[in-house]
Amino acid sequence: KNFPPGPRPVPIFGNILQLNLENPINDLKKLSERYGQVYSIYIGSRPAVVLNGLQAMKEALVTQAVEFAGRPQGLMVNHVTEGKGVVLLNHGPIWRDHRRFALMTLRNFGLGKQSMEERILAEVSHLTSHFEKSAGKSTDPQTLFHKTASNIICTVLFGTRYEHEDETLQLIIRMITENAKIVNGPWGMIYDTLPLLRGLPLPFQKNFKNFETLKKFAGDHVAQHEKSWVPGEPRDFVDCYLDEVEKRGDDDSSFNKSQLIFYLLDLQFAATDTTSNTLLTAFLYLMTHPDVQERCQKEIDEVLGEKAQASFEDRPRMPYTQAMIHEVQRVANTVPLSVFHTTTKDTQLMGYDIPKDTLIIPNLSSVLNEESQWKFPHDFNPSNFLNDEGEFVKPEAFMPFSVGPRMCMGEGLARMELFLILVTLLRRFQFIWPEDGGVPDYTPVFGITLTPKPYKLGVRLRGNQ
Ligand code: HEM
Repeated sequence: KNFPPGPRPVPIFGNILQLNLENPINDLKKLSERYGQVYSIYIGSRPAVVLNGLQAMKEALVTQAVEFAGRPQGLMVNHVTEGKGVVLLNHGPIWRDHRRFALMTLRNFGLGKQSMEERILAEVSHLTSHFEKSAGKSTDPQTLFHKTASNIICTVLFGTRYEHEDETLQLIIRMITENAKIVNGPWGMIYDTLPLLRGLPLPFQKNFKNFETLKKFAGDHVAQHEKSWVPGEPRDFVDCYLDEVEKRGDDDSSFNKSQLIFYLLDLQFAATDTTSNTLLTAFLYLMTHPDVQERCQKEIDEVLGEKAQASFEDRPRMPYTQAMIHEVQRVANTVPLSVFHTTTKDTQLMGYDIPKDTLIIPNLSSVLNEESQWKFPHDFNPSNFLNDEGEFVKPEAFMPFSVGPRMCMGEGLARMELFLILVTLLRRFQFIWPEDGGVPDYTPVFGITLTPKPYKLGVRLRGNQ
C-alpha cells in the first residue's frame, strides 16, 4: 500500500523479462518517464525501488542518510563474498569500523615514506614507457589502464607492484573484469531471481570459481606479511590491519584474518575496474575530440612549464583540464546503478511508503545525464563544468561516486590517479584515432562498471618533446 508505482510483475520472474538484461539503463529511463522519479520493479519476487534524478537521490541518500544506507543480503554478490569485506556489509558497527579504518589508513599513506602521489607517478612512468614504445603506431589499451590501476592499489595494499607482463597481474585483472560483468548481467539476475537454479553448473558459477583464485591471491599476500610484519612499523595496508587486529586483542571485534582477505579483495576490485574504465573512456573521447585534447595540452604546457612532473596541487591552475576530467567521468558513467542499497527502517520518500529492507537501486546514470541539470546533457563538452568566466564549477548533479554515508571510499585516490595520469600522458603524447580504427562506437558494455567497446589508441610523441 502506497508503495511506489511500477510495471505489473509476473509470477516468479517479476519484471526482469521486461528489461534488456544485457543493458537495462534505457529501459529504466523509459520507466522513469512513465512512473516518475521514484518507482518500483520486481526482481523475481523481490521488490526494488529505483531512484532517478538529483532530487530523489538527494532526498534518499543525503537527507535520509541512515534510512537508505543498508546493503542487500542474500544476493549472488553476498554469497561470493561470504558476507565479509566492506562494500556489501550491512549498515552497522562492523561496516562503520572498517570504513573508518580504511579511510584513515588510506589518508595516512599520503603522509608516509612514499606519498600516494609518488606511488601514482611511479606507476605512470611505466605507462609512459609503454606509450614511448608505441609512438608512431597504435596500441591496444584494453587492459593497459587496468594494469596501472591495479598496480597502484596493490602497492598500497601489499607493497607489491607487478610487471605488465606478469601472469598474476593478468590473471587477477581477468577475474575482476569477468566478475564485474557477471554480477549484474543476465546470469547474475537469473541467480538472484531463481534460487532453485543456484546449484546448477550454469555460467554464474564462474564468479565463485574466480573468487577462489582471488582469495588465494590475497591470502598468499597476507601469509607473507604475517611472516615479515614488525608491529608498529607498517609498510602497507595489510601491516596496518595486522596492527589493528593486535591492538584490539580478543575483544570479539570483527577485525580478523578472514575479514581482511575479503576487505583486500573489495578494495582491489573497487579500485581496479573503475578508474581503468574511466581512463578508457577518457582516451576514446580525447581521440575523437582533438579540439578538447589540444586545449588541455596548451593549458598543461603553460602551467607546468619546465617542471619535471605534474603534481595534484597544480589542478586549481588548470580549470579546463579539470573540466575535461569531470566531463569524462560524467559521460563514462562508470558505475551506472551504483552499488545497490537497502532501507534500514520503514520510511517515506517523495510521498511513498518504503518498508525496511527494501532493495534500492540508485540510478546514478539518470543524474549524470539529467536534462534539467546540465548545459549539454547528451554531448561530450567540458563546458558543462565551466562558468562564463572559464572557471571550473562542479554542479551538484556530478555524483559518479554516489553521495551519502556509503559514497565511494576511494574518491580521493581515484581523482588523484585520473589527474596525474591524464596530465602526464597528455603533456607528452598526442592521441589520434587510427585511420584503420573504423567508426568510433561510444556505446559501452554494461556491468557493475561500464566498459567502452575495444578500440585502438593511436600514439604520437608531441612536437614540443
Ligand atoms: C573513478 C573511480 C571510481 C568510481 C566512479 C567509484 C564509484 C563508486 C560508487 C558509485 C560506489 C557506490 C556508493 C554507494 O553505494 O552509494 C562506490 C563504493 C565504493 N568504492 Fe568506489 N569508485 C571509484 C574508485 C574507487 C577506488 C580507487 C577505491 C579504493 C580505494 C574505491 C573503493 C570503494 C569502496 C570500498 C566502496 C564501498 C563503500 C561502502 O560501502 O561504504 N572506489 N564507488
